[in-house]
Amino acid sequence: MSVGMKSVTDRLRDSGLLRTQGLIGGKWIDAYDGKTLEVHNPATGEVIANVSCMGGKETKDAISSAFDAFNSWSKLTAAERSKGLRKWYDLLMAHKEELGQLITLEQGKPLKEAVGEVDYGAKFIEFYAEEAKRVYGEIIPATLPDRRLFVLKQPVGVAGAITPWNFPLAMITRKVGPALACGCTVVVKPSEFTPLTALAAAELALQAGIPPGVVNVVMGNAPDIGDALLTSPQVRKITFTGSTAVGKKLMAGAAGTVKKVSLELGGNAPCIVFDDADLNVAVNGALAAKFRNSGQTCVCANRVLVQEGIYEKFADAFSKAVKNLKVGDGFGEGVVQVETFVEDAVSKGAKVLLGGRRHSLGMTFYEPTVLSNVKSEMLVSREEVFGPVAPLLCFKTEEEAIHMANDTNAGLAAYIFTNNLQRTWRVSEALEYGLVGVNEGLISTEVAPFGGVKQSGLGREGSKYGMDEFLEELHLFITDATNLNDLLL
Ligand SMILES: NC(=O)c1ccc[n+]([C@@H]2O[C@H](COP(=O)([O-])OP(=O)(O)OC[C@H]3O[C@@H](n4cnc5c(N)ncnc54)[C@H](O)[C@@H]3O)[C@@H](O)[C@H]2O)c1
Ligand SMILES: O=CCCC(=O)O
Repeated sequence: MSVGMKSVTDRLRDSGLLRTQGLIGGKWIDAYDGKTLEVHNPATGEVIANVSCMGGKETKDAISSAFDAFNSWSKLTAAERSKGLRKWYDLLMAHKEELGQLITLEQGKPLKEAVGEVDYGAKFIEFYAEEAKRVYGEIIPATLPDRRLFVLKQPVGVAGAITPWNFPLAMITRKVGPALACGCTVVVKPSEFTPLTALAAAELALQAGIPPGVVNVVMGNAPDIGDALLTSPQVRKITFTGSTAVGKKLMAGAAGTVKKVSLELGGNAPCIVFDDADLNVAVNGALAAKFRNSGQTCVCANRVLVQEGIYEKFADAFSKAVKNLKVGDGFGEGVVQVETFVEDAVSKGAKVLLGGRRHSLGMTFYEPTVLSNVKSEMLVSREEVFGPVAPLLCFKTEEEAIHMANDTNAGLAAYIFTNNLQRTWRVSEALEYGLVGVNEGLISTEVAPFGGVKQSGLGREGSKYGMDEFLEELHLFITDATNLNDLLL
């Protein structure tokens, strides 16, 4: 174990944030059969911790705890729930550095980006602490004078939240924040690669006074945990972030008990650079959109489509910018690029402008790579690469760019770089995507809706729209009974 890692884990242990057991009904619990699973530092392969490896039985108990807690949590006033969330936010921020270190340790992203994720993740809790107080109903004009029609917003119930490894904190807070704000309780299943951040966040939720059973965490055997969540009639909502393949399975599984489902799935984001774009803005924007989190975000630019007039200039400037990225252990000084894995290989026919190999650091590192002469039919254009590979494709006309951009089953994020205002509207509206960044590569924020169309998912997270995913509308129909009695006499 490296000295740096030892002192980080010691400090985390001292602060009580290095939790290794699951959280059920406010108690830290081992797997019932005593099984554990190893959590590794992806930069070094070292074992950071052994955490409880849970399954269906523990999940059923977590669901029961969440179900019991729902009774009282949902009946609190919005202001009371808001206070709990605000306290949780304050604690997340007070422990920003330790949480950032934990994220770097188990996920591998550079410390600066990891601390940035804590900021980003905590903001969902802050935002929804505020939004809790704004769950308004409606009065519908009645069709008869002695009737009154109301719409009440009610929490959906127990929610199962299943999350991926690439944002170990933010993907959880983006679900748990609105769920708790609405009055729901949750069973969180973090990725087995990154459970420590989830457990630390749950510890802080307890410290914030969020009552036992409101937030539960189980991790271990994903299909068993998933099955228990899907088949339980007490779980009324499944909220998932992860791959499209797993999302489809969960959607099918949720049909058995007809649960409300929201899915944040994979993307295949086009980044379209038009001839009229500002070259520097386009290079910097594409760099940010492509290489954030080593290319491992669902909204990362997956294909860079460049118009023929600017193609050579862009390819040259972009390759130079990518060459300056530094690859290394996330705890390294000034590291801005850490790779954990690459799912796809360089396809035949494309020219390697930069990189194209595993990095000499070994482990999960891959050289930041730029490919030119890439075609739409190549695997690197069709699949979500989820790694630091930027394929450059050339197009002639706006229509061709739109066709190429939409020629995929995915529809999460898209980026366009142009200085033509009319084109901005035209292209944005023609793109089949849930998020469009114009002259901007970083578009995620807690205040705006995040989500995809087509096979990139269902529903929205973040913003006021994120609340709708955890609410049901109750239509309350009231008749003036006095009047009714008169009629019956
Ligand atoms: N749209 C978004 O907001 C968004 C955000 C982050 C990541 N993603 C996507 O997530 C993927 C990368 O994350 P990943 O590799 O962790 O995804 P993944 O689908 O492999 O795993 C996600 C989660 O699902 C769990 N899981 C796997 N099989 C399961 C099953 N049968 N039942 C229940 N749970 C199961 C995993 O243990 C993990 O917790 C990429 O495709 C990325 O685009 C999407
Ligand atoms: O990986 C996808 C989520 C990252 C984000 O919220 O921008």
